Amino acid sequence: MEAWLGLEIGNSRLHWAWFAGEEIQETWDTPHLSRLIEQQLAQCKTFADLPQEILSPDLNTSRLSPLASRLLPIYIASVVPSQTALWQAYPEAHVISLDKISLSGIYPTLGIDRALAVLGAGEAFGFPVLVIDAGTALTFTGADGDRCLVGGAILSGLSLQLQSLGQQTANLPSITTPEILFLPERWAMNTSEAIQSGVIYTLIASIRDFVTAWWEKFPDSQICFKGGDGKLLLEYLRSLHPEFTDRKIMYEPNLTFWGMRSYLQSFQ
Ligand SMILES: Nc1ncnc2c1ncn2[C@@H]1O[C@H](COP(=O)(O)OP(=O)(O)O)[C@@H](O)[C@H]1O
Ligand SMILES: CC(C)(COP(=O)(O)O)[C@@H](O)C(=O)NCCC(=O)O
Ligand SMILES: [K+]
Repeated sequence: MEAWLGLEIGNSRLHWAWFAGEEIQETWDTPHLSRLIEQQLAQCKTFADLPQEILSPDLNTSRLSPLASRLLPIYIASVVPSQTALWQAYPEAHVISLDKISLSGIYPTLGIDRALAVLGAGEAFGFPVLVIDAGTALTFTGADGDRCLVGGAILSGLSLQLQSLGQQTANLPSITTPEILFLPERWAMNTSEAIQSGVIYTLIASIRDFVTAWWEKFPDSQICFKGGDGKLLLEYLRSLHPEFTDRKIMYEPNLTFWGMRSYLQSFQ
């Protein structure tokens, strides 16, 4: 089975998957790369020449050692052009573009991450399907039973909402998501919890509204969360609205990588 890497470049960080053929072996996240690394990428002849920055400290690198003497192809789905540009120099970089994705009704500026995630979710669970990506931005992306894009919506993600309140006001602190340890009191009695309440209860209400509207259109459709805040938001959605617990709604972090796999299969 041939080894390859999937790289999803989001606005906050890089998401990696190491595949052996069609099977994901490991996934990890790393920060965006600095421009200083461009030269090193251009000169890569084997996997071992890749910058250490692209490996996670938790990664069991001994499992990767059989790959060290080869140059692995990297399939890239990016929504950050400056980060994509760094990889142009890497001899085995393949940037995935929207025109070869097997979904119809796509508009030209749709994010490739959204297209691949909805494709991956649909291939795994069937179409119609709705993906809720809780990343830097929070996006809803739906496709119908004919693999045709229904459309979606984009709003600021959890961290971005918290950060922008902190940055654009004089008296509000910037709260980070690791500080959110539990569902806040709705009627908060201190500033930090008031911000958390405002952002979280309105995010959950918006998500609930989109989910309900989707199921009115496609009652039996699977709904999948992904993204850095996906697990937390689904947990809060379920704890506030237990009726969603038994419905077809789940968290699956690898949807974009599944979409990449299906994209590659379409060329075989
Ligand atoms: N180490 C981390 N770095 C950045 N964001 C993180 C991290 N761990 C959790 N997150 C959460 O993930 C969200 C970003 O989601 P992610 O899917 O990584 O974004 P993107 O794909 O847009 O880069 C942030 O809102 C943050 O709350
Ligand atoms: C909406 C996004 C910014 C989400 O990116 P992310 O939060 O995952 O980094 C990205 O999918 C994008 O740049 N989309 C282009 C516009 C569109 O999808 O309509
Ligand atoms: K994303």
